[in-house]
Amino acid sequence: MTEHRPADTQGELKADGLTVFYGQHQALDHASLRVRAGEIVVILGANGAGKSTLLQTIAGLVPRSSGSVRLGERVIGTLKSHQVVESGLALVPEGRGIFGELSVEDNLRLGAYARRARGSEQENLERVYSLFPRLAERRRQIARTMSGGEQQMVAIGRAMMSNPTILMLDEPSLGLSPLLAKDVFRTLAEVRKTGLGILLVEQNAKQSLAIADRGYLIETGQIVAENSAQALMNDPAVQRAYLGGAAEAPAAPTAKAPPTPTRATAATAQQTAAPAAHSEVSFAQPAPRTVDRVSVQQVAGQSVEDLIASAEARQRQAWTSAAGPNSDATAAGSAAPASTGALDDMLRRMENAARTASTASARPPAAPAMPTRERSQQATPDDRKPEIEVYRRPQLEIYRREDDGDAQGELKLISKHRV
Ligand SMILES: Nc1ncnc2c1ncn2[C@@H]1O[C@H](COP(=O)(O)OP(=O)(O)OP(=O)(O)O)[C@@H](O)[C@H]1O
Repeated sequence: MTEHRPADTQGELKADGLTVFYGQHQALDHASLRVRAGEIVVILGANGAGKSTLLQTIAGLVPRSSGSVRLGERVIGTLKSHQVVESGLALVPEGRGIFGELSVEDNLRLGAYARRARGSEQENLERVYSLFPRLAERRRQIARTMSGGEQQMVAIGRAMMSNPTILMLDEPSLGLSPLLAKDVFRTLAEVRKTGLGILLVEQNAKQSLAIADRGYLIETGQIVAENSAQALMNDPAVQRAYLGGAAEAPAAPTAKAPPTPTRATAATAQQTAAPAAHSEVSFAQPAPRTVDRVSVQQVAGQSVEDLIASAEARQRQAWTSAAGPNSDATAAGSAAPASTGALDDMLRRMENAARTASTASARPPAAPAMPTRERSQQATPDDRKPEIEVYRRPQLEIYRREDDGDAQGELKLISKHRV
């Protein structure tokens, strides 16, 4: 493999006190982190905790109200996003953002638009191909016809074509089978060897911590913990919250928690409540070992698109009635509300199917906006119903239960849809 020498091998990414508001909603609260060249750092947090916002703010895509970002000696927090790329920071966004109609190689070459990379385009391309031999074999293939894992490799490869010092990735394993996800993580470990620093947002805590050097926990926009990946992996609270130890989790906190937790209590709430937020369906009996796979269409009698459309309509209706007649939400959600009966019925059928077959489940968006901390306090880990996540913005998540010989099988998030 060609040894990659980024322009600034000493370049450490340092974000300090990043605060971000989306309108009234505070998505980041003085979040700070650092990533050194040659290390992998993972950010773990529940849905809506602010992980993507953190990456996008560092990349200059989301404006911040305070805080600073430096890459090496350079202040990059004041730069436009394309200038941030020029300075050596590349982001692989959630959903990859590759051009489906272009060939693999055309996608990769598009990544070399940065001035810092133009002179070394061919060299960088060879480097990407040596890291991802499968892309070399398929350089002429139209990108949309590649598998999910291969498309993720195209996205990572394209980011590497800008010759970055630091590579940021937003949920690179999203939607991939365990085998393909493993491939992607293995590849990231290889990328690290080339000297890049990698900042990773992941739902797959187990595999990401396994390759990471350090990790941060984020809750409601605050970094509540930082430690080595090994220490995080061995931390019982992290195990309960992120590594599938939900069964032994203590009861979720009750209304005793103060309304504005300190960082320490926020961390505790995160660690205790997250298992409930992440679990989908609790089973009265252990799930059968051998199960048939069930598609969403089979279970719900509707396509994923129809499911999303009715969930969005329902969310709009909930927002409209919660916000009152003169609010912005009312204006934004003025589309005709859908019948909620059909959706409820469908969700019941999905829940039943998930109980008996334990292969498919979907988590709907529901209910009007409520602060995430309130959600944590109300969560009950042994709730039999599919966990209803409450978002400030509607979101539907679709999960697949992996049948890997494990009695319970692991729930894998396969797609997320935001309105
Ligand atoms: N463009 C936006 N406008 C308004 N609110 C937003 C916007 N983007 C994110 N949010 C809100 O900010 C909060 C943090 O969102 P963010 O996407 O950063 O979380 P996350 O941790 O990446 O979640 P997930 O794991 O579900 O992707 C959430 O409450 C989200 O609803």
